[in-house]
Amino acid sequence: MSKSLRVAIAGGSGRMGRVLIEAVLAHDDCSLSAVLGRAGSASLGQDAGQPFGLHTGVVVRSDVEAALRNVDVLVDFTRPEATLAHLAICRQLGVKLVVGTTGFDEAGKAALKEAGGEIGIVSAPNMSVGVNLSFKLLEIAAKVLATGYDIEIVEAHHRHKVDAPSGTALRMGEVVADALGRDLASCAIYGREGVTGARDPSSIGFATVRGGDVVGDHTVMFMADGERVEISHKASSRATFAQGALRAACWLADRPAGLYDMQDVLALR
Ligand SMILES: NC(=O)C1=CN([C@@H]2O[C@H](COP(=O)(O)OP(=O)(O)OC[C@H]3O[C@@H](n4cnc5c(N)ncnc54)[C@H](OP(=O)(O)O)[C@@H]3O)[C@@H](O)[C@H]2O)C=CC1
Ligand SMILES: O=C(O)C1=N[C@H](C(=O)O)C[C@H](O)C1
Repeated sequence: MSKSLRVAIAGGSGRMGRVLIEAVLAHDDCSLSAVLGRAGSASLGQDAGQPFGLHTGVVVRSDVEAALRNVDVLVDFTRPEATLAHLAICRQLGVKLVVGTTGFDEAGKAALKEAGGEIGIVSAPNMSVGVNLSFKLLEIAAKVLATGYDIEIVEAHHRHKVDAPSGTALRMGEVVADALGRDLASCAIYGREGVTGARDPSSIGFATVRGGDVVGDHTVMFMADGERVEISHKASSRATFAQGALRAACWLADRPAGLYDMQDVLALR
C-alpha cells in the first residue's frame, strides 16, 4: 500500500516529537515529509531520527515555509507561540494542522478558531481514546450527580511539564461545568492555601502534581456525604497520544475547513 498522507512533525526533538516520528514511520498510510526544529537548534540539518538511533531520510529544518511546501498535514506538539507561528504558515499554504499543544491563552484559542475558517484543524488537549471517552463519562456523571456532590480535579505529570493545570484537566473542568450550567472561569479554584474558609459547593477545584516521569494522570472526584465517584485516566505511554494524533491527521484528509477536536474524530459528539 502506498503511504499517501504526507505528514510533517513540529518539535521533532521534543518528547512527543520523537514518538510522533516513530509512529509516522510505522504507519501504513502516512509518510514523513518534513520535521521542524527551532531556529538555532543543534538538531538542524541532522537526520530527524538521529537522537534516537533511527535513519528517517528526513533532515530537521527551521525554514517552516519551505519545509511545509509539499506537505498535507502538520502535526504540532510544541508551545503555543510556536504553534501559532506555524498556524500562520499553514494558512498561507493550505496545509492542514493537528494541534496537541496545550496552554493557549484566549487570543491563541481565538486565532485557532479564526484559522478554522480557512483550513482543517484538529486541536485537542489530549489525543487518547481513553481520555476522550472520559469526557463523555464526565458529562453523564455531572448531570446525574448535579446536587450534593463536590467536584475536584487532580492531575499529575512529569517534572518537565511547563503549563498547569494540564490542558486535559481544564477541558475536564469545562465539560463538567457545561453539563452543570456553570461558568468554569467564575467557579474554578486553582489550588488552596491558608485559611480558605469552607468549600463553596458551586466551585470546581483543581490540584496539580509534578514529578518524575509521570506521562499523564487525571482524576475527577464527585464527593458527597456517604459516597465518592472517581473517573480516572492514566496514560502509561506517549504512543497513545501519537496514535490519536495520526488518526486525527488521516481523518482530516478529506474534511472541509473547520476547527475540530478529538470528539469529532472519534464520533463522540
Ligand atoms: N494533546 C495531547 O494528547 C498531548 C499534548 N501534549 C502537549 O504537547 C506539548 C509538547 O509536549 P512535550 O513534547 O512534552 O514538550 P517538549 O518540551 O519535550 O517538546 C517541545 C518541542 O517544541 C519545540 N519548541 C518549543 N518552543 C518552540 C518555538 N518557539 N519554536 C519552535 N519549536 C519550539 C521544542 O524545541 P527545542 O527542543 O529546541 O526546545 C521541542 O522540540 C505540550 O504543550 C504538551 O502539553 C503532550 C502530550 C500529549
Ligand atoms: O505535557 C504533557 O506531557 C501532557 N500534556 C497534555 C495536557 O496538558 O493535558 C496531555 C497529556 O496529559 C500529557
